[in-house]
Amino acid sequence: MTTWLEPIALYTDLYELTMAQGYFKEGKSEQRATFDYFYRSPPFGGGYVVFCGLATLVEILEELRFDNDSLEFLRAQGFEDDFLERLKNFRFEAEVRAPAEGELIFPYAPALQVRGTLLEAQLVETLLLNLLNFQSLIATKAARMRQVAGDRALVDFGLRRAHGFGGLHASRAAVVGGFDATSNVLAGMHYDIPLSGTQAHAWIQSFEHEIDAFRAFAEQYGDASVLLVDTYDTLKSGVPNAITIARELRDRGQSLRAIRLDSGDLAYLARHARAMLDEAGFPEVKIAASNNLDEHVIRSLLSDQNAPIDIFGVGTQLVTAYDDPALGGVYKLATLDEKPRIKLSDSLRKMSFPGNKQVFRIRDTHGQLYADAVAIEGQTHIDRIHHPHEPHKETEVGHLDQTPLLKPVMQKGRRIAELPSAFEARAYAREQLAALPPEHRRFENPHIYKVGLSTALRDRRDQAVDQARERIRAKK
Ligand SMILES: Nc1ncnc2c1ncn2[C@@H]1O[C@H](COP(=O)(O)OP(=O)(O)OP(=O)(O)O)[C@@H](O)[C@H]1O
Ligand SMILES: O=P(O)(O)OC[C@H]1O[C@H](OP(=O)(O)OP(=O)(O)O)[C@H](O)[C@@H]1O
Ligand SMILES: O=C(O)c1cccnc1
Repeated sequence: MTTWLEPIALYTDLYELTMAQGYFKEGKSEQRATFDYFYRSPPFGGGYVVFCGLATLVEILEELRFDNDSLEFLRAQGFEDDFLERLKNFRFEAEVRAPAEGELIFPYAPALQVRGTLLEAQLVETLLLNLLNFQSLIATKAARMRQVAGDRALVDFGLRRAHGFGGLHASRAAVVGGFDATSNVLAGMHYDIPLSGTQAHAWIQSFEHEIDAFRAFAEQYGDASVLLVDTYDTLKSGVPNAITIARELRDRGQSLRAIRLDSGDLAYLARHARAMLDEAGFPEVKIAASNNLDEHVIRSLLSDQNAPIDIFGVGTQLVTAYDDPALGGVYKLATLDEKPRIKLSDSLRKMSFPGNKQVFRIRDTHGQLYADAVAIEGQTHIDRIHHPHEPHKETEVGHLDQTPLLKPVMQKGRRIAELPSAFEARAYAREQLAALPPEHRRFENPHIYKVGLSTALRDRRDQAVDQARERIRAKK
């Protein structure tokens, strides 16, 4: 852990600590609680979210401590001695259940549960939301780019445009969503991501002539060289000079790896550059493109315009999730003291599902994802799912394959198995996306994936709503 985020226990909203002290004073802090993490609406107008950030969360939860500096700071904010004494001995000892990173998650189905004391489960809310919402958002954006890029290389160039230090986690999430490499050196070291890079316009500008800049770079970096060809005139100067360097490299038994286009009409330039490279006898030299790319531009370049681009460098749009910059995942109390709790709301959509639950992923007879059933814990097979907000919509699922999604990840505050690496999570996400029918994957008005309640959970929810309303009426 790097020093700028320490003490990490204070990387939270004040109200978590205010409530924690309150629970402590009320004698409630050691009651058993379950919180659910879920989101309500997929970003980018899409149909899914790639679950990401679990490994980062687990690593931090295992080490979560209030050290002397944090306790002194909290004392200065007015927190009281007896509570600070409790925090001094604080260790996260709860159970965490979740799917593997890279799993596809859908609206309203709990994607993670924390089961522990009310104090510990409440205290981690902000940290958990901060990590899971951001990484899942960026992994989802990356997955959309992977969807349209086929097997072409996707390289994350985003660090300079990222929201501060979030750039570190963005690079990790980009890989989980399907990226191949990053320019972010620290992310490469922390997460074992292959590094990739070319050179900036400054390098070219720092020489009298473009060809001198290319030659100097190629002499130092040989086979690894990618030359930026758009500083002066892409087709009249950049590409011809790159071809000269490719010849010089070939004479030395080496090969130019690629050229990079970074402005103008990328399809037009790629087509002409490809023809020039081929004609000069360099069909193996690849074409990389960058400049504010997103999934729509990449799709247009490849599908509509057939642009011969092999490598895409993507920055701003990826790491800032430019068109939908926050995932609204929430964390809601579902059970206290083994009793179901519900959050009422004027809107049925904002009500939570009470009690301890399991989510079943239901596949059709071809193994494709079909629906998710949110069930009461202990249910082993679901016959029918009910639309969470439209009482008359239901679907029979009893004949279909069902697997539980929430599996123990931490017990007594420790991970119970090694967590998958970013690249393992990427492979898993790829498998899941391949099993998601195209109608849920498409960008325009995707078909909504069914998430329903088991009959037992629906009944429990309705009962809890009636009881809560009864309590409100009785008080009036
Ligand atoms: N053939 C194409 N089809 C669709 N979009 C493209 C194509 N070529 C480039 N773009 C995209 O168009 C956007 C703007 O390109 P523009 O021509 O303004 O770039 P530019 O001239 O390099 O400007 P700047 O140098 O300020 O970045 C970029 O997001 C780029 O990715
Ligand atoms: O466009 P993005 O998707 O955000 O990708 C990152 C951008 O960062 C660089 O430009 P910048 O102008 O910062 O530096 P340069 O001199 O290397 O072009 C690079 O050339 C890309 O265009
Ligand atoms: O290596 C590159 O070409 C690169 C890295 C970061 C941002 N833009 C480009």
